[in-house]
Amino acid sequence: MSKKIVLAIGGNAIIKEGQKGTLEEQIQNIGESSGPVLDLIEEGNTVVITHGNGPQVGNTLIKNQMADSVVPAYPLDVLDAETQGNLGYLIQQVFKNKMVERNINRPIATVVTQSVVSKEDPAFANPTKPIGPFYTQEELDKILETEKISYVEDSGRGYRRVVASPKPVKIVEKEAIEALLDKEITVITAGGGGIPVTEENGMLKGTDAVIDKDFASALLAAEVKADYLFILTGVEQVAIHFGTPQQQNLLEMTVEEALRYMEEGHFPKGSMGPKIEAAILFLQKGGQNVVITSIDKLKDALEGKTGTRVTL
Ligand SMILES: Nc1ncnc2c1ncn2[C@@H]1O[C@H](COP(=O)(O)OP(=O)(O)O)[C@@H](O)[C@H]1O
Ligand SMILES: NC(=O)OP(=O)(O)O
Repeated sequence: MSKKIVLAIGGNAIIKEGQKGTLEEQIQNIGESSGPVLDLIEEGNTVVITHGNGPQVGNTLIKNQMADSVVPAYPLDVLDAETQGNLGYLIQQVFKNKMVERNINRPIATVVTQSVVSKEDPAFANPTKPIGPFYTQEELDKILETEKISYVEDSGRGYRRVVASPKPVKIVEKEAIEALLDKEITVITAGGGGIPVTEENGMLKGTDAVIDKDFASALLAAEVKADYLFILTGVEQVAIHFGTPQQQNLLEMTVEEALRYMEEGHFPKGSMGPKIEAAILFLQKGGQNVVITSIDKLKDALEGKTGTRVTL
């Protein structure tokens, strides 16, 4: 039977570790990721694609800063919008071409999406969202000589700049997205977690931050009553003692176990932590099925053979 499936794809799946993020690399990576998603579309499921923008929005910020003396730099909300347009374009073009090759006749479109955040969100005072390239200690030291940035060591992959990442509380374009889904259109939405905006007396205003796409995806998935939320990332399964000789991959964990592991420090704030919290959010908002896995394992994870399923 046809299902409504939200697929949250990490920005690090589109620019992979060690890559500079050239256009060719991103097109290639999207193409390589597309197969399992197209299988779901071909089987008649209604698919929502959300995507990260951490590497891309950080790179766009660097370009803006470097060119600021010639062309005025934009704040992060506008850069988030740029990455939604840029990545949405690439995803919908690559997918459309693959659909032509595979003779799948389903429309696909990108929705520029705003996510409302609270002005009072404590995240504004405590940046946690890694964006842009990974730096070695030497590269970081060089940057810090001229610029005061907040940074974090990101899961053994190097240092990254961090920015504020408030929680999304409302998806502004929800009704438009639902209208597209009702017509069985594959929708690319909430890119980069949505463009962060605050709302006052019904008026929206952009704010300088990068939302975590996993939270926005969980919120959206709950609001559109998705049957499944798949959080797709660089690992097949969530682990405890990740990256150590004691690493233990998990096929299933309850919310209670997840909270305990989080407390014990198994899920870092800038990487796996938000995915776990997002999975819990989806369940608490009435969602039934949420799995964290890698895109190449999507089919096996749908059949319960791999991935990490979080349950109430
Ligand atoms: N406990 C853990 N289990 C599995 N992966 C982990 C864990 N802790 C950190 N990670 C790392 O976090 C990464 C996912 O975070 P990140 O790359 O920031 O996400 P995204 O795919 O959304 O860009 C994984 O690929 C893995 O390298
Ligand atoms: N905005 C966001 O969550 O991006 P990543 O998935 O690339 O970290």
